[in-house]
Amino acid sequence: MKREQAAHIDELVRAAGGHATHRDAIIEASWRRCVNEHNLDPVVLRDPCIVTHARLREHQEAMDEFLHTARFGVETLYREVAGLGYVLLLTDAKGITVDFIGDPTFDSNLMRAGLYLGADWNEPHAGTCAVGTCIATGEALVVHQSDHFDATHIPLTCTAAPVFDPSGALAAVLDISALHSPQPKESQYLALQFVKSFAHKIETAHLLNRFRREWIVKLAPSPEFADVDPAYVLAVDGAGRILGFNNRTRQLMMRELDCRPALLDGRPLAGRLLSEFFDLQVDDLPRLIPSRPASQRMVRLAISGTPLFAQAQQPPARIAAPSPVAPAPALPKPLEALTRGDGAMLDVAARAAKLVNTQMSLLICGETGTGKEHLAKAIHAASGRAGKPFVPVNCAALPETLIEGELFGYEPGAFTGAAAKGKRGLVMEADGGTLFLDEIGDMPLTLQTRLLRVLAEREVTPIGRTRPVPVNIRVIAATHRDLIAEVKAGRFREDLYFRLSGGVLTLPALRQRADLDWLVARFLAERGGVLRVPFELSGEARAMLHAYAWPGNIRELANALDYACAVAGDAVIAWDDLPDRIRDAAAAPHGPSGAVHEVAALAGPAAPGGMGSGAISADERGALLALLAAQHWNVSAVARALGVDRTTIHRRMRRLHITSPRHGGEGMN
Ligand SMILES: Nc1ncnc2c1ncn2[C@@H]1O[C@H](COP(=O)(O)OP(=O)(O)OP(=O)(O)O)[C@@H](O)[C@H]1O
Repeated sequence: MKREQAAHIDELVRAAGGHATHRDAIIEASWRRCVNEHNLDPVVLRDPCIVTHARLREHQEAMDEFLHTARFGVETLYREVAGLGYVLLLTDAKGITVDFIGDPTFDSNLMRAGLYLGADWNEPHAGTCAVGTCIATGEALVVHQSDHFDATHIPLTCTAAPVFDPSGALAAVLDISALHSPQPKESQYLALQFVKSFAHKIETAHLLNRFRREWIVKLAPSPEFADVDPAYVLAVDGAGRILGFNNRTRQLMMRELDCRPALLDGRPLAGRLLSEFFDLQVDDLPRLIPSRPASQRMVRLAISGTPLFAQAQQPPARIAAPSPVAPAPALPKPLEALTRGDGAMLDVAARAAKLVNTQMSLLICGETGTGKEHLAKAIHAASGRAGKPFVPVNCAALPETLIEGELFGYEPGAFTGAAAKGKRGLVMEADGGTLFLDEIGDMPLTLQTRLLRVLAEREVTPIGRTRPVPVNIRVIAATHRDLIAEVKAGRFREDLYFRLSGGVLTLPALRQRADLDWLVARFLAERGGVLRVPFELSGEARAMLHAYAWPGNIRELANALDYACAVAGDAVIAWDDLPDRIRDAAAAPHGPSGAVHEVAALAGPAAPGGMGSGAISADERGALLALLAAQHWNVSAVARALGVDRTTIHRRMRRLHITSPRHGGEGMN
């Protein structure tokens, strides 16, 4: 043990024995807590406590939204102080360091001192320290050198300020620390102001982000600062209730209540009316918008009468619907090629066109095979990212044990069985381009949390690394599931749903689309080009395709036409060239398409086996009889309805032993 450490322990022991110290009151009180409440022995030197990677992640995930909002403030503060030798820590309300920025050259020294990601700085473990004592008191403070309780920490100087959430609860602690510093504690007072000021900025950014759809009221003691640097910020709903506030506003409101103790009735501040604290009703807020000079925007505190100058920010208006006469803007080619004339698809393409170059994550919904990946590729191709990779990931197909490494990558030797060279991960592969997360509804909950971080921070932490790597990706996710139902059932994270669903595009099922003929023509032209056959559909085959329900949507259509082109004897695809399931569905008595399919099947040429082999099915005969009766036994009309030649109908009638009543037949029996 060094001499200074021994002297420090001496002082602690004397203080514990009741001797006065020359320390600030907040430090002396903390020392007493350490001995009397936390049972810390001044003589014991403790190593810093760094939580496991998994626990760190749990702490980070619990405050994901906050970390995202705080990041800019944290980075800006670090840039300001890095040159002075400080590192920056952001801890949660339990004292775990959830964000950290420091000079990597000093990594091992910083880690030894506990200035690192995952370090636990709560007072009951770490003793008097800036973070722990800030948590215990709710006050910003400097814990300088031998102010620390634990003699291991006495080389450090640490300055911390609390960051409160919009309801006034402690959300985080912002801390700057240095391994070396001048001896006088006063050398850190400017740092204290700096940290307090950034804590205030982070708190306000969090408040504004959380309540961006509500009235925001900003107040300052002087008109000159009302619009520039308002000290007090609060969010108010349309009924004039206070929804949230920054800490300075909380203190201001508490002071008002102190002036009139009768109002201190134990109700929380959030939820009280604006008019309880200010001579202001919600209807007055529009006159406080910044187009009026700040000097005319004076409001008074309701109890003390103190004047303040306000600025009210209106909730954003709903985006007006485009005028019906405005011509529709031209679609980018890849999106234009998605449909020809289907209203729902045109709608999807037009909305996708507006979103192609935004940072927003998109969610594509639709039944299996409706073209979700096809649409995602079209959006990528239409965007500024077109030259960069489009990386598809099927979240349902990757085993849960592999998906984390596959997605986020890993360092060499990160776990048993890891590739020796490590892995970049699919997220990094998509850098600059688009990451397509198919079947996102099947992603395990633990990975949903990690993905949320990637989306929030735009950075990825490969397994085995502590430092995240920035990544520039556009995420498009797809699902055939009802994600809102999944959220309600607790299988999908609500915050991830909100982050992914910046723009939701829902594809229609093929059976609902009006452009089936166009799709068929496209597929036939493609296959015809390869096989050098000008394929076309016979009338009955077309009728069957129209009547079929297409549970597998466009994928099933493409496969059905592949099959039909392969088995067709010539360029005309007949009904019996179609796959069995389409013909079977057409023949089913209560199938999705009813009698027309049955008749369409009947109208076709003799099928090999089954209907065409001479065996007569009751459905087949009944369906044709019904159609003939409906057309008053006009064979030409039935042929026209089915798009076939009338001789085909006569041939069918003969095979099914149907004779027209005009010729003495039994008709409908
Ligand atoms: N508009 C389209 N034009 C031409 N082909 C399309 C179109 N939409 C989809 N396809 C084709 O249909 C098939 C299925 O499309 P895709 O894989 O995009 O569907 P999906 O909805 O993502 O399916 P799943 O839900 O099973 O993942 C693919 O072969 C695709 O090329």
